[in-house]
Amino acid sequence: MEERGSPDGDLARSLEQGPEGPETPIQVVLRVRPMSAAELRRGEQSALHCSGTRTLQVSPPGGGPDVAFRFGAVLDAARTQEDVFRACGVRRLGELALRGFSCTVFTFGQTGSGKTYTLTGPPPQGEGVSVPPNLAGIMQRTFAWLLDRVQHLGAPVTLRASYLEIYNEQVRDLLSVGSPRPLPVRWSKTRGFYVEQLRVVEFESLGALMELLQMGLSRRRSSAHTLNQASSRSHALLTLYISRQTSPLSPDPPAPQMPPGAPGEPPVGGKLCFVDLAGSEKVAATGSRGELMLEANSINRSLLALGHCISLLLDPQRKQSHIPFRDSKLTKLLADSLGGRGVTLMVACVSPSAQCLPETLSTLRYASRAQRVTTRPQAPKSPKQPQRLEIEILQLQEENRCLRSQLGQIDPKASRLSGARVAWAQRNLYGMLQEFMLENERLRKENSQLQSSRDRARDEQRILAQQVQVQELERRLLCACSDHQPYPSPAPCLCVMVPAPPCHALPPLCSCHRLCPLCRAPLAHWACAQGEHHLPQVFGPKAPSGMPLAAQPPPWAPPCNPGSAKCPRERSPSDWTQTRVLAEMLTEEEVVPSAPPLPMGPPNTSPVLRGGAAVPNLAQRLEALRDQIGSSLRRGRSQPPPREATRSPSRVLPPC
Ligand SMILES: Nc1ncnc2c1ncn2[C@@H]1O[C@H](COP(=O)(O)OP(=O)(O)OP(=O)(O)O)[C@@H](O)[C@H]1O
Repeated sequence: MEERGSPDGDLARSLEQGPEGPETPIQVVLRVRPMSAAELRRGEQSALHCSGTRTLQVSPPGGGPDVAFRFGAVLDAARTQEDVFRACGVRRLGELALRGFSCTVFTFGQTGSGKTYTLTGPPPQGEGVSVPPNLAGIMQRTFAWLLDRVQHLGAPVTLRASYLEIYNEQVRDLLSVGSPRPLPVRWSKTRGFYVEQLRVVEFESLGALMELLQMGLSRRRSSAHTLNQASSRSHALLTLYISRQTSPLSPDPPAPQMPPGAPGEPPVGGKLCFVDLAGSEKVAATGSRGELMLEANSINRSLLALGHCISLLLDPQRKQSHIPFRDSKLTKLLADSLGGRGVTLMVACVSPSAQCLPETLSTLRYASRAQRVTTRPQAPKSPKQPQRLEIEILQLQEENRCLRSQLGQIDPKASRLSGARVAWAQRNLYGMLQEFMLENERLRKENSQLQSSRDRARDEQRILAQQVQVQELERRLLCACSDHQPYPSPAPCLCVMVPAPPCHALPPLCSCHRLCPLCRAPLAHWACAQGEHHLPQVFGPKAPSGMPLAAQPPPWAPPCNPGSAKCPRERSPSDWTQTRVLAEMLTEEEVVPSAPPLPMGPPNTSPVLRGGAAVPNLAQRLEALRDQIGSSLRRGRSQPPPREATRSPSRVLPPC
C-alpha cells in the first residue's frame, strides 16, 4: 500500500524533472512506537495522537492546548514494518541509487524510541537465530527488493557494501578482517568526505548481504541501560555501492555508465546509505555511569553538531557560506546527504509515553527543522560529459603550455633553472661565501702584521734620525773646538769626516753667520767663536728684563719683532727641544726644564731619547758627548786639547 501524499510520491515527482532537479527538501517520516511493556507496567499515559497520515498531535499531560506537527508521513504504533517500508518510499530511493544518485536513509530520536528496530528489526533472540521476516526492518526489505530488482535488470550491476560505526568519535570498520581499528576521515574534491582504508565488500546474493549485515550488527557496540536493554552506543552507517551498465535491451530509461572503481576503492556510481544514529539520552534518566556516561556524552555531542548544521542549513544565506560539518565525524560523513547533492530521508522515532515528552518534543522540533533543509540532488555525469571534459583538459593543457612559455620569456634564467640546479647554485654560493670569509680573515691578519711592521719601521727610522742628529752634533762640536784652538791646526776639518749636508742644512741660529774655516759652510750659533759672550746673558744671576728665567725665551733664540706679543710662544716644540739639548751640551748647567713645553714623551724623559731599542745606547752616547763637549770647552779656554781626542771622538764615544 502506498499512501497518498507520502514522501515517496513527492520525492519521485521532484526528481523526475531531471538528473539535476531543483532544490529538494529532506523527506521526514515520523514513527511512533508502541508503549513498551515497562512503560505499561509503570502506567504511563500516551501524549501523542496521530491525526490523518501526516499530522501528529501532542497533548501536554498537565492540560493545555495541543501542539501539532506535520511531516511527510506520520506512522502510529499500529503500523507494521512493511507499512513503514512502503510509507518511507525506500524502493523509490533504491531506483534513484540505481540511476546513480546518492541516497541516504537515517533514523534519529531518543534512546529506546525504536530507531534500530525500524531499520533492522528487533535484536536477534539468540546466536544464529534470525529475525522473523515480518519483523525485518527497512534495511533487510530494501536488500531483498534491490537484489530482486538487479536480477531483473538487463544489464550487469556490481554491488558492494561497507559498514562502519562512529564510536566515541572514532570510525571503526565493522567489516574489517581483523578486529576493528580507528580509521581516518579524509576529504577530496572529487569524493568529498570519505573514510580511508574502509573495507568495501562485493556481494552478489541477498544471503551474502545479510551475512554482512549480521556481522556488522554483532560487532557494533551496544549496552543495557534503564531505558533500553540493547542500546546502541554508536552511530552505524551501512552503505551499498551500485555500479550499473546500460543495456540496449533494458526496458528502463537509459542510465549513466558507471566506470568501475579502482581496486580497493568504492566504485563510482549510485549509493544507498542507511544510518542508525545512536539515541540522545539524559544521563540522569538512563542512569549511565562510567563508560556508559562517556559514550552518552560523545553521542550527545555529535548529535548536537548535527542539529547545529541542520539549523544553519535552514538559513539560505548561511547555507552559501560555512557549515561546520567538520565539527564531528558524523557531520562529515553526512555532509553530502544534508547539504550536498544527495537524496535524503529521515525517519524520526518517538516514544508515545508522556514521561518521555520533553525528549519527544525535542525530536519533533529537530525533525521539523530537518524537513526544511534542502539538497540539490545530482546524478552522475552523462556519457557525453567525459568527451567534454577531455576537450576541456586539452584546452587547459594548451593554456598551461602557453603560460609556461610566457613565464620563460619573462625570466628565462628562472625558467631554465631546474630544482637541482637551484640547489647546486645555492650550495655553490654558500661555498663562495665561506671562501670569502676565510680570505677576509687572512687579509685581516696580514693587515695587522703589516701595521706592526710599519710601527717597528717608524721606530727604527726615528732612532736613525736621532743617531744622525747626534753625529751632526758631534761634528759641529768638533768644528767649534777647532775654532777655539789658539794656533791654526794642521789637522783636517772634521766636516770631511762626517756627512756634511745634515750639518749645514741646519738653519744658523746665530746672527754672526760664521763659516767653517775649512769647508766654508755656515756654522750654527753654538759654533760661533763669540758664543761665549752670549752664554753669561742666559745663565747669569739676573735677567736684564727682570723676568724670571723660566718665563723668558733663551737669548740664542732668533730675533723677533718686539711688537709681536706672541713671538716667544710661536717657537715650535722641536726648536725648544733642540735649543735645550744644545744648551745642555754647551754648558754644564741645567736648562730650566719648565721654560719650553715638551711636546711628547713621559715626564723626565729627554725627547731625543724617546722610543726604540737603541735608546739606552743613545742616552749613553749623548752623556759621553756632553762630557766631552764640556771638557773640550774647558780645554779650549785654557789650553789646546790633545789632538788625537779631537780628531777621533768616535773612539771615546760608546758605539751606537
Ligand atoms: N515498532 C515497534 N514495535 C515493537 N517493538 C518496538 C518497536 N520499536 C521499538 N521496539 C522495541 O523497543 C526497544 C527499543 O528499541 P530500539 O533498540 O530500536 O531503540 P533505539 O532507538 O534504537 O534505542 P537506542 O538509541 O538506545 O539504540 C526494543 O526492545 C525494540 O524491540
